[in-house]
Formats: sequence, structure tokens, C-alpha cells
Amino acid sequence: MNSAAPKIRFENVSVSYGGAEPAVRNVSLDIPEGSFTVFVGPSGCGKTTSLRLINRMVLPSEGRVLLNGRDVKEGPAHELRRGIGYVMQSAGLLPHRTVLRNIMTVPALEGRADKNRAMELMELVGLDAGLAKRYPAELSGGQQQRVGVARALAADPEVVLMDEPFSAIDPVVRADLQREVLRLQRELKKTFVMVTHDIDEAVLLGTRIAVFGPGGRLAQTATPYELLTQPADDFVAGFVGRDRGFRALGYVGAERLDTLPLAADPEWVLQVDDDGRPRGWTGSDGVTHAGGTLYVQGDSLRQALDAALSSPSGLGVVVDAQGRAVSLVAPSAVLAAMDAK
Ligand SMILES: Nc1ncnc2c1ncn2[C@@H]1O[C@H](COP(=O)(O)OP(=O)(O)OP(=O)(O)O)[C@@H](O)[C@H]1O
Repeated sequence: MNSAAPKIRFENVSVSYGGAEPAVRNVSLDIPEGSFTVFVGPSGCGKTTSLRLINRMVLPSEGRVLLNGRDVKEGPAHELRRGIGYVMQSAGLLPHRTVLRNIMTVPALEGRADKNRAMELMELVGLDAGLAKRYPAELSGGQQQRVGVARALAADPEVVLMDEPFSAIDPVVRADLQREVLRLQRELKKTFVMVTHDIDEAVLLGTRIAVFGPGGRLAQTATPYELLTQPADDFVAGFVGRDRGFRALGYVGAERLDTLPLAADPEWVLQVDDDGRPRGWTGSDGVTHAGGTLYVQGDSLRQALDAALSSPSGLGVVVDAQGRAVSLVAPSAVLAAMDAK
């Protein structure tokens, strides 16, 4: 296949379940190979339906969906789905099967169950090998979802679909799982398509974000940065939220950030340890205060602004890769660097 051609293409796709409004309305969308594409939007705007068009769980009423340039309607559904892993909101594990047998569900159907491969997958998704013989009910929600991810990867699919995979998981575990999935996608370089209604999750994970709006309309497809800085219309701007400007800073490198010498402010003395790592700020009253967040050289402007605003002296500490203080940054310098963009 031509490498420039999209992995998945929606061509003027509409889906009607027979209601007054279509669930998906005239959606055209290209999903590049190896991308992490996120479908995001409020409830009921056609995200899940769109995801299911890819593995043919739903058929278009109009238009077509192509995978590798081929209409997904062609050929048997089971062949199509062999190349597409699917992770659901509730992990959807088979309760009477052990973790290991759950992971091997799809390969076993094809007579290719391989226990060593299943153990490798457990390790890949961060599951302790000791859990292999447990049953789903003996796992936490987060562990079950990891099993769901391992199962989706078991047949070595080229595309992985995930439908709100983290929404039933508590926030701390969710952050862990999000990081793992991001790492997995980068490592495996597969095409991931995920549905969420959480814009922060979309911005965190997505390399491409498709925002769905009321009536199953595709309102915008963009990179996270474009979405935060150039929402296509009022609906997208409202959905993305009010602090989008601040979040967009997370994507802006700080190449042209003006910094100050460590002794720039006579009122405040930066304390450092023997290795030059910051240990706090001593004010003119002689009291030493804990420092704020540190800004590691090369990080985004968002981190630079955070360091400046959280510092008791009002000046953020810039550190090198070894954590040694090298300079200071004022909030005004961050704003100037933003303006220069
Ligand atoms: N099997 C179905 N039969 C009839 N109507 C359906 C069916 N599945 C979805 N719908 C309707 O289609 C519309 C889009 O639903 P869909 O589940 O795709 O939206 P969604 O954006 O994923 O929403 P949510 O975030 O709530 O899951 C909704 O109005 C829904 O009620």
C-alpha cells in the first residue's frame, strides 16, 4: 500500500438507525497509519457508531469506510476483525476463564493459542505474571482493563479500537493506564483509534483528534495543538474549554525563552545543595521557603510558566538535565516567548 494513503478512510459516511436524526452525518475522515486518533465529543454524537464502522459492527447507510484502501464491506467480517483489536469500556472478559485463557481467546479460536506469547503480553501491559491463573472477578477494574488490552493485542492486529477504555476506572489508576497505552502505541507503532468524551484524555493521548458534534457531525479534525489554539467554530471552542490557551502552552517549545542569572533578585537567594540542585528560596527576612516546580531546559512553555508562578520568589528555576540550577525565568518572559510564536 502507498505509504501516503491513509490506513483508514471514511468517505461521506452516514449512519441512520431509523430515528429522526442520523447517528453519523456525512463524515469524511482520514486516519494515518501509526497515528493515535481520538474521537471525542459529548454523549450521543456518534463516536461509538463511527468506531464500530471500522470493524463492521455497524454498516454505513451511505458512503463507505476503507481499511488499507479496501472497503470493509468486502470479504468475510471475521477476516477483517482478525486484523482489528477491540477494547471495550467494561473489559468484557469471560468470567469463567482465567486471565491467561482470556488473553488467548482470539488466537485459540484459530488454533494458535500460545501461552508464552500470552505471558509476554501480560508483561507488555504491566500485569504481574502471578495473576495469570486468576479469574476476572479476582482482579481490580484497572487490572481487568489491562487484560482487555492484552487480549486486543493477542492476534497482533494492525489496528486497535478502544471504546472509552478508561471511563470506569478511578482517576489515579486511569492516569497509569493512559501512560501505559501511550507507551504501547508508540512502541508497537500500530494505528490506535479511541473514543472518549473527555477532552483532556483526548489531548493527552491523541496525535489526531476528531471532534464530533450534535447530530453526528464531524466538527473538526486536528492535532491537539491546533485544536487548542484554532478551534474551528464555537461548538469546538466551547467543548475544548476555557483554559485551552494555557493547555496549548504544553505543546509550545521554549526555544526563545529569555532567562535571568541565578542572582537576579537581591531580595531572594536561591539555595542549592553541593551538586547545584535547588533546595529552596531564602527571602530578605531570612526565612527559607520550599521552592516551586522546576523548569527543565527544553520543556514546554507551560512548564516554564508553572515554574515561575509556583516559585516563592516569583522567578522559576531553570535546571539542566542533571537537575542543576542554571538560570531563572520570569512570567513576563514566558508571555513574551508566547507572543514570539
Ligand atoms: N443500536 C442502536 N440503535 C438505535 N439507535 C442507536 C443505536 N446505537 C446508537 N444509537 C443512537 O445513535 C446516536 C449516536 O450514538 P453513539 O453511541 O454512536 O454516540 P456516542 O457519541 O458514542 O455516545 P456515548 O458517548 O453516549 O456513548 C445516539 O442518538 C444513540 O441513541
